Amino acid sequence: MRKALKFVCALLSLLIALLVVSCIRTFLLTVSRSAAPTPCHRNESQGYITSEDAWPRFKKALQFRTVSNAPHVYNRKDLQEFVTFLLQSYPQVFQSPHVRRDIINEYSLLISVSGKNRSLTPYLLAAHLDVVPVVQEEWTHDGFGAEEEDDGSMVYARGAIDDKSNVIAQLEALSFLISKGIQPQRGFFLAFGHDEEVGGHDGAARIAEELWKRGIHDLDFVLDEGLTVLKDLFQGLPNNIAGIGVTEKGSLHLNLSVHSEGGHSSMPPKQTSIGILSAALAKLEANQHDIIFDEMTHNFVESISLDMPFPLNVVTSNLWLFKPLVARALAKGVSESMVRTTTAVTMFQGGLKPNVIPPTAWAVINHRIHPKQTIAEIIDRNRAVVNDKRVTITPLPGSYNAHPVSPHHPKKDRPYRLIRDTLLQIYPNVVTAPLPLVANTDTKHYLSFSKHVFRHNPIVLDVKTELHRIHGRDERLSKANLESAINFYYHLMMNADSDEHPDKSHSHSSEL
Ligand SMILES: N[C@@H](Cc1ccccc1)C(=O)O
Ligand SMILES: CCCCCC(=O)O
Ligand SMILES: [Zn+2]
Ligand SMILES: [Zn+2]
Repeated sequence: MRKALKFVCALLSLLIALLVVSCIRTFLLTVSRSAAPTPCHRNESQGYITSEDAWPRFKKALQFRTVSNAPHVYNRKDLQEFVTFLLQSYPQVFQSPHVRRDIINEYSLLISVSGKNRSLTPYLLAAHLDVVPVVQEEWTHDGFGAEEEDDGSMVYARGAIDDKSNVIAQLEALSFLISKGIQPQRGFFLAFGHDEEVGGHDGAARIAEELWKRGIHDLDFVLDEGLTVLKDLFQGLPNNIAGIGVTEKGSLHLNLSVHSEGGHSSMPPKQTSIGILSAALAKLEANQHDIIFDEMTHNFVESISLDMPFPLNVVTSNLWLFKPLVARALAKGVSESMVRTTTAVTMFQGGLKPNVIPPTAWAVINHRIHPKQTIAEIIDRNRAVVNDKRVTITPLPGSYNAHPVSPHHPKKDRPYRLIRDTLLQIYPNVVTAPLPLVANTDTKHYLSFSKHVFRHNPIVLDVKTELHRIHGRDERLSKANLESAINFYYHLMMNADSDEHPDKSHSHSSEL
């Protein structure tokens, strides 16, 4: 008994010692933290664009039903009308001598803006014209009505976030640039694909082919839709988090099917194909893939740790001691998709009639694969978890592993620094962080042009009230968000000109 007591006391005093060391370490880290340097921009007086003129154009854009249903299956009529609308809405852009526009594969739009300084490698901003379907009975607004809130501050429609806001914002920024008589030093492309939501094979893939054919084999950087500025990702965090997608997870569509004897439902087997398949799916949902806390997650947690309130700041800034605890916390809620391969049963079909034993049943699972895992690993583990020979597991075409990680040192890597600093110009108080995008984008078609590929949507979304609207019901965007997006792209177009040769004489003592 005495021995046990001594052991408990020793353990307790060790725990207390570790906690004291952690608190002291957090305190020292906090006081020694250099004040975040005001981002240095050579174009301070860039001006500001209001969204007054853009707002009606944005609302009109949202009313085109540019729905993609499956690869090569999309609303061609509305895509055609949407592109015609864009060409007619920005005459000063498409009449400019510095702008060339090409319709690619009938419905995609490639806008080439030539720069004054041909020696500068051009960059590419991507967005997409198509949207996912609307389940109207789930919505409280017409999914393509572009109805506004009473005070005109918000518009409801599919595509408001994903991704027509970026199509319009990029065009408005270019239009403003041209209206000021500015021809950029560094040329760039606006690449609007028309089937991103079904893999981009007809749109972005063909834009990439066109660029390659033209002899464009290098891009300074690529920026597409992606992570947004997130409000309240974690309770208690005073500042919003601007995730910059420096890679994106892989995507795997798996078909699970069961074929068994049919027959009269009055003489049923113990389990029909529907029952067998349902049990398999339940096992996969109950046995989620492993939590992976890699160096990117580690860096992310540390980058926000000192902004968190006590005791979260102590816990998150001492991962040497609290990593298992933080990993478990991250594996809940929205952040779960950052730390594991996700499993989403998205389709299920089976059964013919109430009195017929179903000979077949099938389902589709969508896995978004963590950058540290591969398609093969996921399939192997699924098979082990299901452990039922009656269930056939087949990968569907169009699956791919995670992307390479783009260089993302906030000072040394110029393209990352350019995007980060431009974000800080629009959102001065956010915490920027390099992260994997948990979804997928058209960037998969541009990876051979640059190692600097980023995924970010420059709008602020409240995690609790907005994220579920992406591909969900009542998608919406505020006027303030559209305005911020326009100004982000305009500042990016201006800042992209001045970073080619970092001005050595220009330095800040507190620079990172
Ligand atoms: N943006 C879409 C792209 C995609 C289409 C089809 C399959 C997988 C991904 C998504 O992330 O969902
Ligand atoms: C906002 C994130 C979007 C991810 C890519 C897509 O679904 O179009
Ligand atoms: Zn989407
Ligand atoms: Zn999208």
